[in-house]
Amino acid sequence: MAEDPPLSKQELLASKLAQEIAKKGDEIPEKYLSKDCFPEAIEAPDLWKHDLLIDCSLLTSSSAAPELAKLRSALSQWGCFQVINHGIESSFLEELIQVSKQFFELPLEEKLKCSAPDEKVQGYGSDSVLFGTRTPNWNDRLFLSLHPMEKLKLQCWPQKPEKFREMIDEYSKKLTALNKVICEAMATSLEYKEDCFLTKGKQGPAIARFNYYPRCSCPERVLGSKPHSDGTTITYLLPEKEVEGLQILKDDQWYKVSVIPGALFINFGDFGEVKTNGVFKSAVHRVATNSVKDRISVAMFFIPDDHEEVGPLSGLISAHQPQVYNKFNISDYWRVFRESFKLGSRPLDAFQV
Ligand SMILES: O=C(O)CCC(=O)C(=O)O
Ligand SMILES: [Fe+2]
Repeated sequence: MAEDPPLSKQELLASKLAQEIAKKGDEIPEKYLSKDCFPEAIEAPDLWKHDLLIDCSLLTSSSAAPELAKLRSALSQWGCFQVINHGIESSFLEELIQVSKQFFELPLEEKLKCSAPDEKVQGYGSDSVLFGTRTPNWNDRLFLSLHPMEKLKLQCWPQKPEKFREMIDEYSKKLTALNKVICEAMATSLEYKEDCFLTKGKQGPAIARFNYYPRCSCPERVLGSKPHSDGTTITYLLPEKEVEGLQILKDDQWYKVSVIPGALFINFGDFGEVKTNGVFKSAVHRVATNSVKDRISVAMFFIPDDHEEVGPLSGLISAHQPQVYNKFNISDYWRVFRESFKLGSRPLDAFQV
């Protein structure tokens, strides 16, 4: 009997795309199903209205102290918050979500143009191709390096929708400016040098990740994204207004993140936790699926330079707060990160003193 010809790289990728699998019908392939149902998350609307809501306009005002104290408390206890009055117009954010949605609605052949065969990390695809996870996330993504210029892989940038490139360029500029304000406020709240979260006071590498989570007929056993912390200093997340899904973990309890129209969700990442010697937490989060609506989000990751050595800031080590993490190179971190992703473990555990 004649054997089937081997799949090309593009066909292999297409076979692992959640959106393509979802198109075939409601049944979720066995390998996406976890053995057990996930621990439930609770609603916490008051949390997002008060303790974890930061008004950016107050952070730089002459009476910033109470808002800075709130920021410090949010990051020390939860590792995340939502920010309002950040200066980016809601209409712009909504358009960015629409343009991202239009990208994922394009025919498969058009999207596959953004998955350069020699480039596994950047571009359109699925993390399961890169990491070979056993229970893949119910998620497709477009991953694009935005800064520095030498990391840009223009062959992975969508030509369609037409506005995509212009929008992402604009968003990157706006978030870079916001990131400076937030990073300086975080440093001030710790009574530390203003530029300690920036790379030598300059803009460090920035990466955008467009997430697409198809609706899923078995949300109790399928996650859009398994629990993880981000390999970033700080992450800015723009969720779709109508569809919730993001959840955060604190003291073994999962909490739903309420979507606040016009706000951005900000979480601290692993490099941030190390730099603050554990004073600020890298938030563990996951994304739930739902059986009603597809979901889009746009994440922007700010990370240290490739050649940077990351370790606790000396002023944050004391008799009261002994050193929690060893110094490490970014490349060592990514090696551990890849392994941890497969195992569902926390990369930072490998760097504890
Ligand atoms: O889609 C979300 O709400 C979260 C995405 C996320 O955690 C990530 O891209 O790292
Ligand atoms: Fe994340």
